[in-house]
This record gives sequence, C-alpha cells and structure tokens, in this order.
Amino acid sequence: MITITNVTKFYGKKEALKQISLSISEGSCFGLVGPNGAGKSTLLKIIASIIQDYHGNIQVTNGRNRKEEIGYVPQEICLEQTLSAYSNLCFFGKLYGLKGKTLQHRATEVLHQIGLADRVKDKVLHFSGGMKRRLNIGCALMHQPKLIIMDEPTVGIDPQSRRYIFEMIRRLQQKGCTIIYASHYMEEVEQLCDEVAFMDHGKTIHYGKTGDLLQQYAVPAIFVKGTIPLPKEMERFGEVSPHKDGYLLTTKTPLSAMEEVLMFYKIRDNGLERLELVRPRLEDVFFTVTGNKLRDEII
Ligand SMILES: Nc1ncnc2c1ncn2[C@@H]1O[C@H](COP(=O)(O)OP(=O)(O)OP(=O)(O)O)[C@@H](O)[C@H]1O
Repeated sequence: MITITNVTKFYGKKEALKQISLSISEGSCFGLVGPNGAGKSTLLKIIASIIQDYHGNIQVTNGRNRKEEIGYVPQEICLEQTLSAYSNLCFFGKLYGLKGKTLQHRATEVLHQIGLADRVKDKVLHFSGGMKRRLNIGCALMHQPKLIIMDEPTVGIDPQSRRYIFEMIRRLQQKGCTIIYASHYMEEVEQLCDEVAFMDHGKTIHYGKTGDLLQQYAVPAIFVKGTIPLPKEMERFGEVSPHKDGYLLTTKTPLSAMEEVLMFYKIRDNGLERLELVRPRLEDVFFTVTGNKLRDEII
C-alpha cells in the first residue's frame, strides 16, 4: 500500500501539486490521468524520491527502503545510444548493486522479458522508438522492484510495441508488482488500470476503482442509424444528438430505449440500418467529474 498525504510541491512560485492525498493498493495497476501540465510527472518523481523538496508525506510498502523497492521509468528515453541493449541494462543493474553472474543473468532475463533478446548486441542508436521505449522499461526492472512507476511509457510508439508493453505490465502485475501508470491516453488507462486518479491543475479531482467510476459517472448510450430520423419522443429516454451518420441517444435505460427503437422501425417497414449499445468510457467519466475534455486546450 502506498499512502500519499497532503503532498504539495512548489517550483519557485508555481504550485505544481496542491495537497494531493491518495491511497494505492498493493498489487494494483494505478492510473494517473490528466492533461499536460496537470502534475503527473511531479507526483511520480516525488513517489520515486527523485524530487525530495516537497511538503506532505509518502509511505511506501510498509516503510521498507524505497530505492530498492521502486523501478522508475522516466518519460524521456534515458539510454546510452552508443551502447548495446545488454550494456545499458548492465549499467542500470550496477546502479542497483547487481554484479558478476547475477548481473549477466538478470540482463539476459530482462532482454527476453522486453522482447529484445535477438537484438542483444545492436546499438540503441539503431533501435526503433518502440524498442527504445521497451529498453527504457527494462532498465527500471533490472533490480526486480515491487513498485514500478511508469511516466507516459507509450508516447510515440507503434501499436505492436504498445501491445507488447501492455502484456509486460499485465505479467508484472500477475507476479505481484504494483504499477503506477501516468498517461494522458484515457483508452490505455481504461484498458490497463484497475484504479484511477484524475489530475488537473495540480490537484486530484477524483479517484477510485475504474469499474466503480464507470458505473457511477458514465452514462451509456445507444447508436441508431435508420432510413428515417429518430422521432422526437425518444428524447424522453435522454439526450439525442447527431453522431457520425446516425444519432446518439445517451440514456440510463439503454435496453428499454433499444426496444422502443426496434418497435418504431418495425412498424415503418424496417428502416433500421444499425442499432448498437455504446459502452461508457473513462473519457466520459473525466468529462462528468471535471467538466473538461481531456485535451491540451483545457490548460
Ligand atoms: N522543473 C520545473 N521547474 C518549473 N516548473 C516545472 C518544472 N517541472 C514541471 N513544472 C511545472 O509544473 C507543472 C506540472 O508539470 P508536470 O510535468 O508534473 O505535469 P504533467 O502532468 O506530468 O505534464 P506532461 O504530461 O506534459 O508531462 C507544469 O505547470 C510545469 O510547467
């Protein structure tokens, strides 16, 4: 369990974090979501002990030594370009006190874990963006930390590497690791994280279990496309708005609304072309609790 209590951070006069309090369950994948400048990186650096001048309190895993417990994956790629993947891993392993056969064995193990075993001798210089991202993560895993902090680990990568990273995260979680995952890609957090905190302007606006937030705040909808427009009386189920080549009806009773849409088109010679249930998204929850869309223009 990680307990963050009243954490405040100033950069000069700029208050980057304002009284943040959060609890992160052991073994969870905890998502930190917010637009650029929300304060995610600052909070992660504080948890990882990279930033030490802050107010408030952080307690990590029963108070055991933080450095040994934590693997930090920075937002910027932090690798020596002229060295091989293996040498980079060994360099970071040594920083955590690994040496000799243990270091070599662990570097080989991590190379397999990050899917770069076949590129062992290649210089990082010749790696794709996705491969560098995977190696960046691998370096933070060398000392087998229990808590892994990832700051936007999928920025600028191809879908294949993103999938690979997701699978790695799931495997780490299955092994009992706790993951803190900062991102401004809401779909990623929704897919990966069982707990989530929304951040904006240095504050946590809301946090909880992903499923609970979806259930509590996001309203489902149905999508309807027909040869004739949706009748006005459907508005009694909720808000109707044009969407793509049809209509979106946001409603708390999607099944009853679907039933009525079916009836409506059935008695009009089946002019229904598409009828779909639209699953509520974390993006909608963010909008409901903050009144903002998660877009750069809100800062
Ligand atoms: N070293 C610094 N000196 C001064 N201000 C800083 C520094 N680092 C961050 N800030 C400011 O603190 C605020 C929070 O920044 P932070 O990088 O933590 O946000 P973020 O949510 O991680 O954003 P991004 O997604 O763009 O990384 C921003 O207003 C930023 O400009």
